[in-house]
Amino acid sequence: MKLKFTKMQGAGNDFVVIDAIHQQIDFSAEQWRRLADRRFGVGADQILIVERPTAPGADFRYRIFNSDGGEVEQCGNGARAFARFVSDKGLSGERSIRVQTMSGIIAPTLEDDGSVTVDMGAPVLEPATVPFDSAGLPGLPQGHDTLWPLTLQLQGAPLEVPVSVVSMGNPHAVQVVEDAETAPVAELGPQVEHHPRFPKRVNAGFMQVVDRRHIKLRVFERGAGETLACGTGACAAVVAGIRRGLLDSPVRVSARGGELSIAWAGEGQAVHLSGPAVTVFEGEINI
Ligand SMILES: N[C@H](CCC[C@H](N)C(=O)O)C(=O)O
Repeated sequence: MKLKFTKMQGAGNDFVVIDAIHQQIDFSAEQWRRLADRRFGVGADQILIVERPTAPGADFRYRIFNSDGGEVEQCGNGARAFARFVSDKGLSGERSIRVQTMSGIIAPTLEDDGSVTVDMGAPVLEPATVPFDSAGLPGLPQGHDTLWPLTLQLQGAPLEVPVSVVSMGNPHAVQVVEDAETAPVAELGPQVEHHPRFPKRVNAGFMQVVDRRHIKLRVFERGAGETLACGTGACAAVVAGIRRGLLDSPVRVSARGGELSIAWAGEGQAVHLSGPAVTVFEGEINI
């Protein structure tokens, strides 16, 4: 079939966005993978689907597929692109919309300066609900957080890595590193993503604390590999950093692909993610 799409990016995290209100789509995981493939398809970290809502109080439904073809609960950079898309396509005349996702309602708002701010809802901090299996593992308290020591391999030798576990609807394991640029993301990322204590796999964050209001962050994403930015990963890293007593809200997050800003007022409160949302090109593909 001929499929219309819009290619978008938010701080370098890139997306194929599809209007499934005016197009019938019912794809297999293999077709999503092909669409996201950077040689055989359009190429993207995630595919974002725009649908009419099924939940009360929502304006749209937002579905997310990683480039490995798997559907996931949340995508923060994608939420900004979603809001820009529905506005630019005339699907909504509102600056603030309520968007139904697999993990609840989020609320993006278009700002006057062209950026988008998203109420991402409150983080989930109970390890079992991330989900993370902490059975038999000695949690290490740090401030209001608990660090969980994962045993990984680095250059053939065992390495114990303490991680914070946080869900933004999707699971995150965040470790603090001295230098994000030189952190062994390619070697440790896949080991964290597939660690047996994360039954749904996990996004692996590598956070360098520059100062109490600024971090550098790299994320090896579940189902996509390292991306140039991860919105929910930025939320999770800042929540972990605040709970560990290392950061004060709001926090500037420098990702490889651009800058995000995260604000969080503490337990039970929503996390607010701000950043860019850019349309790169429009297209059609036979798929
Ligand atoms: N890889 C993530 C989904 C995309 C999240 C990321 N692109 C963001 O901006 O939040 C997961 O499997 O949970």
